[in-house]
Amino acid sequence: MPLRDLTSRTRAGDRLRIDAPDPASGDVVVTGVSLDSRSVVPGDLYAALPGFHAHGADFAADALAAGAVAVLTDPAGRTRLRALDERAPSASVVPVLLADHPREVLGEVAATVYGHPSEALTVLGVTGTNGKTTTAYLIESALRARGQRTGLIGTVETRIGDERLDSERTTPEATDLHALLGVMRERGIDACVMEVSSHALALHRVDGVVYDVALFTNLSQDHLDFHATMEDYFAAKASLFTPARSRAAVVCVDDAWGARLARESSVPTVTFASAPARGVDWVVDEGEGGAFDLREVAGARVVSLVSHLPGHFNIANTALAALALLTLGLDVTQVEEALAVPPDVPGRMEVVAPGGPEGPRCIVDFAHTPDAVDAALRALRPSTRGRLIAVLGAGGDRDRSKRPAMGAAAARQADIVVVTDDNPRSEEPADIRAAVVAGARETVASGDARATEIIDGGSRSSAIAEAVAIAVLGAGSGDGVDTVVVLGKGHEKGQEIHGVKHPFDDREAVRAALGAALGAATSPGVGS
Ligand SMILES: CC(=O)N[C@H]1[C@@H](OP(=O)(O)OP(=O)(O)OC[C@H]2O[C@@H](n3ccc(=O)[nH]c3=O)[C@H](O)[C@@H]2O)O[C@H](CO)[C@@H](O)[C@@H]1O[C@H](C)C(=O)N[C@@H](C)C(=O)N[C@H](CCC(=O)O)C(=O)O
Ligand SMILES: Nc1ncnc2c1ncn2[C@@H]1O[C@H](COP(=O)(O)OP(=O)(O)OP(=O)(O)O)[C@@H](O)[C@H]1O
Ligand SMILES: N[C@H](CCC[C@H](N)C(=O)O)C(=O)O
Ligand SMILES: [Mg+2]
Repeated sequence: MPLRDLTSRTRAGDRLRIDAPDPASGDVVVTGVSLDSRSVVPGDLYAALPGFHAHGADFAADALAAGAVAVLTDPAGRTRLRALDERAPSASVVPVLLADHPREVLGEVAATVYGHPSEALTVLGVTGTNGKTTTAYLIESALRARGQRTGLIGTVETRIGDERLDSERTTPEATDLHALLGVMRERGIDACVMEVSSHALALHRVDGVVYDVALFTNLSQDHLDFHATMEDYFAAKASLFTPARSRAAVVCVDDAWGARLARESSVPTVTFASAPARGVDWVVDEGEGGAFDLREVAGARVVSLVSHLPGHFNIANTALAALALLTLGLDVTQVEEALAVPPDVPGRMEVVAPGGPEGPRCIVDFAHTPDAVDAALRALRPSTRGRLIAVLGAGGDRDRSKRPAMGAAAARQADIVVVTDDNPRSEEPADIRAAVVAGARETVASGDARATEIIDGGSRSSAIAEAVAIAVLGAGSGDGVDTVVVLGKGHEKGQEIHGVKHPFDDREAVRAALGAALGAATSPGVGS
């Protein structure tokens, strides 16, 4: 169900009234807020925002026809509305609220219309380049294990108790966010865990929410199409760690950005590091098989935990979740018990085939930054007896500079790299693949790589088929079963090529490829 179909039914939105321009009519009662004319329902305030491509005021006629009762816009929008008045005089009867930068007031306006629902819930916000989804699921699963009614807002899905909706983006616009929190409040949700993207912080999508706990995972290259520099990207993330946006924070200081954030945070902040480091509050002592202790440096507390997901980085994600729960007031035993329940995180290190005598191990993961590609492949190396075969591409219409760096990271860590399409969006797929291949080949040529073979595998289904076939054919000839890891799309159910979204699921593609390759390998006549 589209989000707006659900949120437009909330009774929460009745808190804002505007004195009507025509004194003969009653107050204008605003019952909802929308910034997209296509999702306006009667009673909405339509936020006509200046965008990167268009001005929302150009769609005001549609919004009014759909029942918008007021408009929020900027001076340029008002000029456009006046032009509209001349063409459609009915437009002049709705009140127009003016702000120089309407996005900056929209969060507060939406919070007001829906009655500040975030104040009725415990709200946690996770930010960072990688690990937001995983950490949010860990916390949500732990709170549910404690018997709480939970909400989840993030890349994969939006959940209100047991109801699931597809997410349109990682962090919804303020209009949808406050409406969603209003629905959660109506349904008796206790706590909502959400991902807070840097786009959301820069575009004021979470204004009007003060998080009980803000969490930081890490920062590395991504989104340099949207943020001019890494410094700007950091500043967007850092704005979450201020009293206007959060009451307390947990920060992983494994990278220098985290250490800096901990110094600059202006809310009470707990820090941890995966290895002993100066001045941290908690430190990780790693054991065997994902078990680890989280030890308080200046105190006596020790939290004994297991990371249910592979990879050193998932120990960091689990530690972050544990410290957020402690910050919420749970005691050590409660945290240990709540995080002992294995979470179900779709498309993150998801095992599609476990590997064994019957075929290769196949894994689907959402790594789509250089750092995540590196981390995901490193995580799989110790448990890979044969070759580590990576399938990856890079998204179109997004940060171009990360493409060669992703290829380089794959070439450093994998034995065979099969480059393919991710979501090319409006770009030419072969051009994106060429940039990834170039980064990989350059790294091989420099001697700074492990991969001996870099293949341009073409379309995603043929690249997956090729990688799986290599692993199936190689079975028995090397040191053991190969691992095929398909990176970049994780839980995604579609692939956008030349602007058209086609159904595509890496997990299904892997199963199909395995079926075909194993069938071919066992059918009579093969190899004869
Ligand atoms: C860069 C960015 O975030 N852009 C967002 C921005 O788009 P824009 O300014 O280009 O919008 P525009 O096309 O110029 O339109 C101007 C206004 O007219 C409105 N409009 C437009 C057409 C129409 O028929 N009717 C109408 O009302 C639009 O809703 C908009 O408010 O405002 C739009 C309205 O809400 C957003 O949909 C859009 O997100 C786009 C789709 C997007 O792809 N965002 C991505 C990059 C994003 O936010 N990603 C992060 C993920 C990060 C992570 O996980 O690491 C996320 O949080 O999902
Ligand atoms: N703490 C971490 N450090 C480095 N890499 C990580 C970490 N956690 C997860 N990853 C890698 O990054 C990928 C994406 O993880 P996840 O979906 O949890 O991140 P995210 O921050 O929500 O990403 P997005 O911004 O795209 O929604 C994983 O599939 C994994 O390969
Ligand atoms: N939240 C991420 C998703 C990227 C997923 C990847 N499959 C791609 O299309 O680039 C982003 O907006 O950058
Ligand atoms: Mg995410």
